[in-house]
Amino acid sequence: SKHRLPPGPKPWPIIGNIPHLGKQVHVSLQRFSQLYGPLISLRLGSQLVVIASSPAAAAEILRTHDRLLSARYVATVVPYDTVELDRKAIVWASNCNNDRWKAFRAMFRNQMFSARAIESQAAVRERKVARMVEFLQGKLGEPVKIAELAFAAIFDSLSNLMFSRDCIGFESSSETANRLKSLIWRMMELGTKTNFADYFPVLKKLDPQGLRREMFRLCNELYSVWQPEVKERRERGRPGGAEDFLDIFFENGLDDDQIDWLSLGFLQELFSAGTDTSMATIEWAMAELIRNKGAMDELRDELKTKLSPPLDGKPALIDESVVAQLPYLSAIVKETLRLHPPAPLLLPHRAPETCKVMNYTVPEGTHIVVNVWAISRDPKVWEDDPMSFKPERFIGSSVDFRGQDFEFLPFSAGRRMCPGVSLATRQIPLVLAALVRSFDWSLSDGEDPTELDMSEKFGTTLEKERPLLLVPNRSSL
Ligand code: HEM
Repeated sequence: SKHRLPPGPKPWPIIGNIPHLGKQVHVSLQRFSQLYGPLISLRLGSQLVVIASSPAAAAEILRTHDRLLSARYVATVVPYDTVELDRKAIVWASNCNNDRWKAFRAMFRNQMFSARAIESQAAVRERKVARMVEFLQGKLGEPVKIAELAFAAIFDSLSNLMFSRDCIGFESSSETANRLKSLIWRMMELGTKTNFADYFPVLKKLDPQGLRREMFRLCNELYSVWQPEVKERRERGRPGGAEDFLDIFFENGLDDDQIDWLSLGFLQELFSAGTDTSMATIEWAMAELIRNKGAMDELRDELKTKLSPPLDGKPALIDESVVAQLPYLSAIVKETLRLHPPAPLLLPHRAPETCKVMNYTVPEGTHIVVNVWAISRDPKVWEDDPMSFKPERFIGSSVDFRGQDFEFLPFSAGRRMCPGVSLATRQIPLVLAALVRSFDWSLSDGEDPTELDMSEKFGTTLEKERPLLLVPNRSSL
């Protein structure tokens, strides 16, 4: 009893609890936590997984034992070994208690995502969003896939911060743009597929589903797109304009391998970590606004009062610093992140040695997960109608996503907390403000908004199962 594991459903021989997971893994894990408690364990094949599903259990992992448990569990689909990842990667660095990792995080904190840097990058994002509005003006009355639109806006804002140019564009007409887009989409898809090699280490080398091999091929293809960019900038210097992330990488002495090491360097990691998470938040927020007319009307009122009116029939440029001060919009973003956290189980952590958590034993090598999706819908934590979209709950509340409030952890907490939080929480409201201020939105086929299908597609990122199609109409504001 001194070495007891956290409780959980009885595993089957060999396959363990794999059949218990189902398709909606976050929901199954929530059900088990309701049956067995806030800290449970499952055996998936031969891999032990411990899941925290309450604010107290999350605080034990991300605060009390943060130093130890902030090691990363590296999914088998990542086609590189941990020694190389520890030298070069950030998201997939398996260990973060070393000077190299700390120096990278300091570079993020002090240079790329500092308050001053975020402020000075605002013009880049404002231009991108203005371009999005221009694109939509040519689509009045036509259905638009919100996720694709948000993907292009976010991806190109990031690519401008990284190396001062667009990569995709809203029209997606060039061959390279299309290739890049389909590569990234496919990588995102592969990253979220169930991989049996994760559960049975003997299969790791064999890669029976071919996921790791395909990821390696995609990484190489991506490398062939970005590597010339990095090489040219290294040789010729910046063409002009403001300092971008590539300059910061060069200044900090990163070599080409670290920046774009077979496309698992910083460029790819930042694009992957920053794009689909923000895209999913924008899609869920628009879906909630369409379904909840009261919230949409309140937001429209706020935007109408605080943002400049159109000039000669053209939407005025939206000022990010004004958007950042809008309380109702900020509450909408928080409420969306509460109900639809883009990373429902965060990214996987790992116990590098055996330890005790809440009086249970967590053996070395355990894969550790925090079910933030379950925590942020728990009626014991969110007493006021937790399943409903009510941005008002955040008005006048001090609960924030900065890693201090363990009932609300969309960006995690502790050492591994998302370093892009300040960027994401500037970018997402800006896109939403531009969409709602510039157009009236409706569903495409006379669908009843209150009946909108809100089913989720589980993966590393929690997306809407049925893509949201909305029609932009001339703004009546
Ligand atoms: C709504 C938007 C976003 C959400 C919800 C989000 C959430 C997260 C979460 C949950 C993690 C894992 C934390 C953990 O392991 O405990 C993470 C890690 C990370 N995020 Fe974000 N993120 C977002 C946007 C961004 C953006 C815009 C960037 C930068 C461009 C970014 C860069 C990263 C990086 C580099 C990591 C890895 C940190 C590490 O392992 O040390 N994220 N993010």
